[in-house]
Order: sequence, then C-alpha cells, then structure tokens
Amino acid sequence: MPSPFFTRNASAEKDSLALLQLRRDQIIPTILRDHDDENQGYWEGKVTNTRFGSFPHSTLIGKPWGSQVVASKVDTGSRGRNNPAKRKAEELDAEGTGAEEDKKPSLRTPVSAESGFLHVLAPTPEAWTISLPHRTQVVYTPDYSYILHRLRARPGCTVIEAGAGSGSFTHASARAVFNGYPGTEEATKKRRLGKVCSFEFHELRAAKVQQELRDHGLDGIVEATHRDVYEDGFLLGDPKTGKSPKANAIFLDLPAPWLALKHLVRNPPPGQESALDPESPAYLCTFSPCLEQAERTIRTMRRLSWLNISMVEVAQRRLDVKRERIGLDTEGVRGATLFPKTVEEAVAKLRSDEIRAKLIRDNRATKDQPDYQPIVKETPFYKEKTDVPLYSQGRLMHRSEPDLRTHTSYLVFAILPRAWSEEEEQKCREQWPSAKVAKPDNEPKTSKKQMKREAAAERARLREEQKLQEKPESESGEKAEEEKVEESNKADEEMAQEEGAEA
Ligand SMILES: C[S@@+](CC[C@H](N)C(=O)[O-])C[C@H]1O[C@@H](n2cnc3c(N)ncnc32)[C@H](O)[C@@H]1O
Repeated sequence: MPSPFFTRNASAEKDSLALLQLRRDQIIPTILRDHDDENQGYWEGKVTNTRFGSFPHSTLIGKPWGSQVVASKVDTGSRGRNNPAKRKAEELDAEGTGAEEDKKPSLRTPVSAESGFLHVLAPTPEAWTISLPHRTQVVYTPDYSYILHRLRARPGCTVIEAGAGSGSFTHASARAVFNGYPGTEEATKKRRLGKVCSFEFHELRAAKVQQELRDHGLDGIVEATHRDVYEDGFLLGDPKTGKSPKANAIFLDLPAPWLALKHLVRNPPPGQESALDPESPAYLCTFSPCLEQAERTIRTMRRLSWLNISMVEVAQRRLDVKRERIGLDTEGVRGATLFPKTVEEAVAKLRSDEIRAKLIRDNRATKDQPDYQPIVKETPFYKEKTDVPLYSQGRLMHRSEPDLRTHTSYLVFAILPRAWSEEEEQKCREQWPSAKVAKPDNEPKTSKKQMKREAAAERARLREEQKLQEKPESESGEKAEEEKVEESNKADEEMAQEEGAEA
C-alpha cells in the first residue's frame, strides 16, 4: 500500500489515514472507515466525536483534502454504546430481518448540526507530530527539521534512529529519505532507496510503532526493531551476525547516548559488520535534555574519533503577526479593542454619554420613544469613510508566542569520516596522479632568488638560440662570442630590474 504521507489522491479515501483539524494546534488522527468496525452502535456508521460535534466518516470520505465539514446530529445516547441489545424495538425493525441485513445494518444519512465544523487534512509528518498519540516525549518539528538538515538526510539515505518512542521523528525521517517503494520498478540497482532503521527498547512502544507504520504504509521504508541498543547495537536481524544497515546518518534520542556509541565504529569486533556505510561519512546527532549528558556524549565521541563536534540548542519562537485596531468605530470587529483612539474621540464619547444619561434621567431614552438615538454612532468619527479594506486597517503588530511546543534540546552533532585504507590511497594516486613533480628529499631546496636567476638565464639562452638560427652560418665565431657576452649582461640587467621592483 502506498503511504498517504508520500503519495496521495486529491481526496480523503476510505481505509486511509486522515487528520481532522479542529483548531490550529488541535488535530485528531483517524483511519476513515465506511462501517463501524468497533461496533459503537451509531446508526451513521463510524463516528469521530469532538468538542465541536460528531462527525460520521461517511461525511468525510471522498471530500477533497482541506475541505471544511460541518458536524452531524448522531444518535449517541438512546441505544447505549456497545450494547445493541438496548436498541428500541422499532429501530431494530427498521434495520430489517434478513440474515444479510442483520450482519450489515443500513446506515442512516447524517443530518447536519450547528455545533461546529472541522477541516479534513492530508497526513504530513508535521501534522502527525501535533496529533500523534503520545507514548513518550516527542521530537517536535522545529527540532527535527534542523536535525535532518544537519544530518544531510536526503532521498536514498539510510538513517538509524533510536529510540523510536512515539514515532514523531520516524515519520519525518522517512519522508526525508524516501526514494521509491521497495519491490517496484524504481528499486533498480543504481538507485538507492532510502530507509529508516528504527530501534526501540520498550516492548509495547515497539509493537505500537510497528502497527502504526503498517497502517501508514511505511513498513517497507521503516524497519522498526525491538532492541536495547546499548547492549545489542544497530545490526539488522541478529545483533551479532546480522546485516549492516549501512547508515549514512544516525539520530540518538536516548537517555544515555554515549552508551550506544561503541556500536557506531568503522572497525567493529572481528566477525561483525560495521553498522555504518563504508563509502560515505557518517553524520550523527544526539538529543539530550541537559548539558551534563551532552558533555558526556562529547567526551565519548572524541575518544571514538568523531570529528567536527558541535552543540546547538534550538530555542524556537513563533511570531504571531496581526493587525491591531483600536477605536470606538471597531464595535463588532473581531480582535479589535473597543477604546477611544484619540483625545477627541474620548471627549466626544464622554459628551454623548452625558447627553444619553440626561435623556435617561428624563425618561426619554428608550427604543420605543422618538427621542431615542444611538448617540455615539452619530458623532463625526463614525461617519468617516475610508477606502482602506478592513483587513489592512490598523497597526501591523508582531508578538512572539513563548508557548511553542518543544522541550529543552541540546543537540550534539559530529561526523565520522569514511573508512580509508592505504590500498585505497594508492589506488587513488594511480587513478588520479598528482601534476606536482615530487623531488627527492635529499635535494637542496632552491630559493626564490635562485629560481628567478635560472629563469632569466633560460630566457637569455632561448633568445640566443633564436638569433643563431636567423644568422648565416658564415659569420665569424668572434662576433658570436661578443653577442654571447652581451646577452649575458642583458640577463643580469633583467634580473637586477626584477629585484629592484621587488624591493
Ligand atoms: C524520548 S523517547 C524518543 C522519542 C522519539 N524520538 C519521537 O520523536 O517520538 C526515548 C525512547 O528511547 C527508548 N529507549 C531508551 N533506552 C533505550 C535503549 N537502550 N535502546 C532502545 N531504545 C531505548 C525509550 O523506550 C523511549 O521510547
């Protein structure tokens, strides 16, 4: 089954995951079903109940992603849930008496209610992080987006993750490395399919995450293993003789990451494979809630030859940008402050209140009497007309929201260079020989001055050769000797000039 996280249709389909968004940060995940498999006793089939009303799945299936769906009136009380015996006689009669009908009662068409609405959203790792059932503390989007960027996680990579916990990072990393489904045409030899090898020590959590991955169509991309990685490391299958995942990136969200580092080496004990990809550097990130843990991890990383070690704390703030409107003319405007914006407005309001109080005293200010006037609304600033549309009126403000969901995270990053042997170095030198001519070690070093002198002499020699070629062979040797001296003087002069310029 293709995963709705990677490949999805334009609308919500039955038997696939949909995220029901109630408010900005409130999302309920559900598998859409056209029948009530838990037999909760609703006439409308499977129903998701929320604070904004009840939503039978028949009203959600087939809706384009992002649609707004209103709540429905459902029969929640009269039959009693999970107890079909309590149904009223006429309801059972209405269901029919045939054997086939008894098995599958006909569903009622839902009637819309005024209790509220929700939006049907397609699954994404970000929305899943907000909505997932929490079994542990989770890694939130601000952290995992930065971590995956620093780990160079890209299509075709293999990522090791421990522990899987609630599966928040698992989903995000699966999307980052996805490069096609195994067993399809895309899985050719040249193209490396991305993979996440996830390890979890807690048996129940491991089973839950495995079930979730199956429900989300991710079981071919993520391999979740129940394992204590401190003891048994990261090989797939048997902890000692298993296959190497050949990982390019590792994320350790463990209470003691330093205990797992001994299994992430290039040269493991004899008879065992390294869990790392021998043909690429390994990028590592550990997530710790306190500095002492981060320091301990760094000490172990140094001992095991990890390089480029750095620590980062992600302190994310969300900026809330909105328009602030103040004034007595903002009555009924959502989010506006109904307060005088100028001294004139305040004075006018006081005056109108005084007049109104006087009318009340004289018993003339009731709606039925002709003297009644909504006085404030008659004042001049109410009548001011403006061409500025409502959405861009007021002052543009931004405030940071301190309550962004995250938890203290000291992220330690490091790189382990790829494996490199003497033979590989030699092979490389043969394949791409260096253009630089290596001089024997015992040869005296030539100074810069000497090199310049040699170059000037070489130029003089070339000039001389050129002249000799141009002259007839009959010319006397005496003249040639004179010219030789002249050339030599010229070369000396050139040299002196160059040295002078340098000085
Ligand atoms: C903070 S949670 C991980 C949350 C996860 N990264 C997420 O985003 O949902 C830490 C998990 O590590 C697991 N764990 C602790 N020690 C472990 C070990 N030695 N081997 C494997 N998993 C371990 C715990 O059971 C726990 O579920």
